[in-house]
Amino acid sequence: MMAAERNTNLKVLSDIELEEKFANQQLNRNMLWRLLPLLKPVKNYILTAVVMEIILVGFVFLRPYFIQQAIDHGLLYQTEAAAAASQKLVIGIDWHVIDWALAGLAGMWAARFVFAGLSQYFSGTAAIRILNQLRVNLFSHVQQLSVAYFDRTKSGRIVSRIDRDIDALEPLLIQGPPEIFSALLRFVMAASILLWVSPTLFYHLALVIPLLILSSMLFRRLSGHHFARVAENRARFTAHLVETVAGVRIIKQTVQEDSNLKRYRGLVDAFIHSLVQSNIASGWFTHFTGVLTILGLMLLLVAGGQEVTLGHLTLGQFAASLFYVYMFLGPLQELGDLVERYTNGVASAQRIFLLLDTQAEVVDSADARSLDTIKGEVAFKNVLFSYLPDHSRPVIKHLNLKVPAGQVLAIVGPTGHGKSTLIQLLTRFYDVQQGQVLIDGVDIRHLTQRNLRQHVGVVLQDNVLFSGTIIDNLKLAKPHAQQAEFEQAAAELGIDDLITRLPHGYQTEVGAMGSHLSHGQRQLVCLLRAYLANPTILILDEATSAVDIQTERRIQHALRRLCEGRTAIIIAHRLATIRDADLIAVIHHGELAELGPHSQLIQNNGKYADLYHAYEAGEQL
Ligand SMILES: Nc1ncnc2c1ncn2[C@@H]1O[C@H](COP(=O)(O)OP(=O)(O)OP(=O)(O)O)[C@@H](O)[C@H]1O
Repeated sequence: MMAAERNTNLKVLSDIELEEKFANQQLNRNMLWRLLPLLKPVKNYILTAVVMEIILVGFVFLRPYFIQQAIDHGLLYQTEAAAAASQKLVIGIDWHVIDWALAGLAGMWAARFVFAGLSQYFSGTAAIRILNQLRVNLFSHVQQLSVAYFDRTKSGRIVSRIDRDIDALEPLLIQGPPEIFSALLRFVMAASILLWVSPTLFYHLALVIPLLILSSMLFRRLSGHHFARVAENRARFTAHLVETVAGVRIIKQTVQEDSNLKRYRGLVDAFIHSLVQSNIASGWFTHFTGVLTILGLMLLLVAGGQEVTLGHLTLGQFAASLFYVYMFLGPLQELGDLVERYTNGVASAQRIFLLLDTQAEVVDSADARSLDTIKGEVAFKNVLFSYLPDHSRPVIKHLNLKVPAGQVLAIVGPTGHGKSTLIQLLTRFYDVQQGQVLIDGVDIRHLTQRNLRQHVGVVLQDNVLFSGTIIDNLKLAKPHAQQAEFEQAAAELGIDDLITRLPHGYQTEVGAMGSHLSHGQRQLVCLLRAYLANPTILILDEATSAVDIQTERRIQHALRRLCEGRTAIIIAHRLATIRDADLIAVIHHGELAELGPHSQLIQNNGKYADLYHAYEAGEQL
């Protein structure tokens, strides 16, 4: 029920609205229970770290024992009778006991050093394993999400979650359990020993506990909301940074550096403001626990002094009690840090689960199947589609269009009228709201997305190459092919000389997003990649940017070769290049306005003829 509610909310609210909502609300206590299963794979490491902490605590408790032994037995006092007559006086030293106590203390310190190192090693290893696993899980989940999610979520917000929010979990998830356990153990042991040694001291100290519980509850109330807001504001400026890096050329071209910097500064200021607010709300707690510790010590000195004077405690027991009190109050002081860590980690966990809970909108149906081969007939049947969640203002309106297998269809129409949207529907980046998209008569929702995208290849305008060599990029289409196969394919497309002329031929590094190659070179490598993938249906979003006439010819030649023997759908911007297409579809306001070959549409003297004449006139200018 809860999961269902969560998912309904996710559908209705945008990512940013949801984060705002979370940033403004109290933290969800259940978050900790959702985090615990993550520890399962490393539970042995954490348990070992906990055991190390128990041993360390044991050593800590040996310290007052050695000191008490040194004082009560290492120092020689007057006889009982003399002590009864006057004050108890030290009259000598038993070096044997003192040496033994000092050796015990030194051995204990050495052992603590070793065990503290081991504890760090085990919790550190657990941290690396579990957080990296979480990173991989998030990454894999992000890859599965539908395109619509990326439409509404800034990439920097996702980066911030996989990076910063996971880091923020480390102190909570990994160092947290052994440290909390150790603090609790020290607290309970010190309290029990104090109660045993001197109930009066214990009762005096217990007075500070209610104050501490009340103050930590208040702290969580005050600071939880602030930590969430800090995390949210950090995500905002990270998102802006990522967008700036991606769009740096546009920013430079449009001379927007100053205003962009102003925006960034505004976001950083908002972050700092929330950080200051958060520090104001949470800074008092550590100091407050410090004051409580001093209060506890004062109570001890008053009550303890009285107990020694009354002869209820030996001097050694009193000195040892000072350590127990320290061990009793120490964990309370650490609590400030632990509660802060917990609250901060839960705020990040909430953001991580928000991402993990986001469901892909386009999913494979339970009975989705895979077709080994297809003929390549494509049909849009009464398709209605809107990008808006309430399905208002449709971009495609009851569109019917059929492309027989092996034919070339060119889609033309004014800008923003729905041409690219048709392609997004055919590749199932979005699902139609009404009607069907069919391949060989099969509704594409009945195919697995993987199978569909194996049969439908796409070469987009903004051709993307990944960092790596040309070969690395070609291997995306054909992972097991050897260089000779790539060379042969390039020769078939007539672009082999172009690649071999590059500084390192097929081993040339293409740079981030292919930035080391020219626009034309990038396009040709993408065409080669599509050729190697050998899809039955090929979609080409024709590039609008101008290339030199020679490259243009090469691209046209490669395109013709690429389209041979497959169904091709070309979104055409330069109408001269599509005159030979078997069919031309004119899309107008999301509807099919005209369909037919070039000559017929020119004869009809309708919308296509208008577009074509306008295009010709533009070319002649
Ligand atoms: N991801 C999206 N979210 C919301 N609206 C969108 C999205 N993508 C496109 N649109 C809108 O849908 C309409 C059709 O866009 P589409 O990209 O299909 O047009 P187009 O005909 O391919 O244009 P162009 O020739 O300029 O590429 C436009 O009004 C556009 O603003």
